Amino acid sequence: MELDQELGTNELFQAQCHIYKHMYHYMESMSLKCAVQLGIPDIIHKHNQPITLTDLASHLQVPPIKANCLQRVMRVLVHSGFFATAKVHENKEEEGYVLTTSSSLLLKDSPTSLSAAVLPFLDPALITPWFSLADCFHGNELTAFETYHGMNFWEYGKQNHEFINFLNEAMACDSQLVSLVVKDHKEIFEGVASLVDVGGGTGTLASAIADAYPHMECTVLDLPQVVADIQESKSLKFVGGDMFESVPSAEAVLIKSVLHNWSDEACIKILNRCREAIAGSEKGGKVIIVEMVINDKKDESNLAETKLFADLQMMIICNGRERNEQEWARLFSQAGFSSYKMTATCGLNSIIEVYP
Ligand SMILES: C[S@@+](CC[C@H](N)C(=O)[O-])C[C@H]1O[C@@H](n2cnc3c(N)ncnc32)[C@H](O)[C@@H]1O
Ligand SMILES: O=c1cc(-c2ccc(O)cc2)oc2c(O)c(O)ccc12
Repeated sequence: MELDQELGTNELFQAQCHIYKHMYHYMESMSLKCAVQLGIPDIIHKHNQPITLTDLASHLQVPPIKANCLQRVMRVLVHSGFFATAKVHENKEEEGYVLTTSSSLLLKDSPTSLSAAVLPFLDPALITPWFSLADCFHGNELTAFETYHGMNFWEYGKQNHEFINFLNEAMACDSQLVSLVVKDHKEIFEGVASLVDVGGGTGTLASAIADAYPHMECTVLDLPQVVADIQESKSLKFVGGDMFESVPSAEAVLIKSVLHNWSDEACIKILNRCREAIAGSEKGGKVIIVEMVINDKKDESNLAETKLFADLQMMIICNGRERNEQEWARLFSQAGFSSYKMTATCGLNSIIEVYP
């Protein structure tokens, strides 16, 4: 029997639409990237009222012949919730673009801006490996990144300092957003006398913690080339080193968005170094992990899907992974920890306190 007789044409056409939608879905990412490159959220924000297409095109110095292209990109971004439309004047029909919460998060000067994350995470260096995914399944390389670039992510980073700095900026703005929870979760940080942020990058999260808990001695451990030129302050020290070798001693170790870059074997080594770092603490010490926890059965659909995409990003780039609670629990036990508490969630990430 032919498919259309078996299923009905309506169902077949729905499936056709489903397939096309997903073939075209990268266009949403690319339209978002284009809007950030052009600085559209900031232009709308500065305009202080709904901005018409003509005004937007004029701000962008887009020639009239291309205004309709701009309108079509904006139409997709309105459809996907990055912008909305509203009447320019109460009693007139003319409409203009306004920000939504998502595009407010893309304003360059906002303290919680994710604007600096969009371009690095959509950089050709991270996207082109997708063209090698199928080949990677049959090749000797561990990741599609290596199949495409001919070297692994870490080697690529050593040879492309600008790209790594770009990525560090992206991580810093993700951390800035996460740092909003630092004050909300006093039970996690209060009473901790010293803390070392392992793979803490340029110190965004550690700096927010040092500001919120001035009596805490805070240190950031990262690769020597990452921390080399960073100015120390009285409340925040930077140490160049290798988390696989040793982690400076402290009462608490913080580790955010690092373990997802690594395989289970590598994570067990890192966690062992973290456990050793807190071993001298009179209070027993703890490791505070800020990472995603996959929970695709319980999470709301958008959240679940985003975590699954993040998992693929880690798989493609660096043989890392996002983990579910069971996978986290197995790692903790294999690294010699006795218990853990998954307390708070902050958007995509959860905070996991792990005890020796
Ligand atoms: C994805 S970034 C996370 C940065 C920061 N924790 C954040 O969330 O903003 C991973 C960090 O691990 C650092 N890193 C990688 N290998 C390392 C090593 N062997 N020792 C110390 N840090 C390392 C990288 O330089 C980078 O800053
Ligand atoms: O593309 C990414 C994304 C992340 C990421 C996203 C959202 C979060 O709340 C945390 C992290 O992390 C990455 C990363 O660690 C990396 O080395 C490369 C790419 C990405």
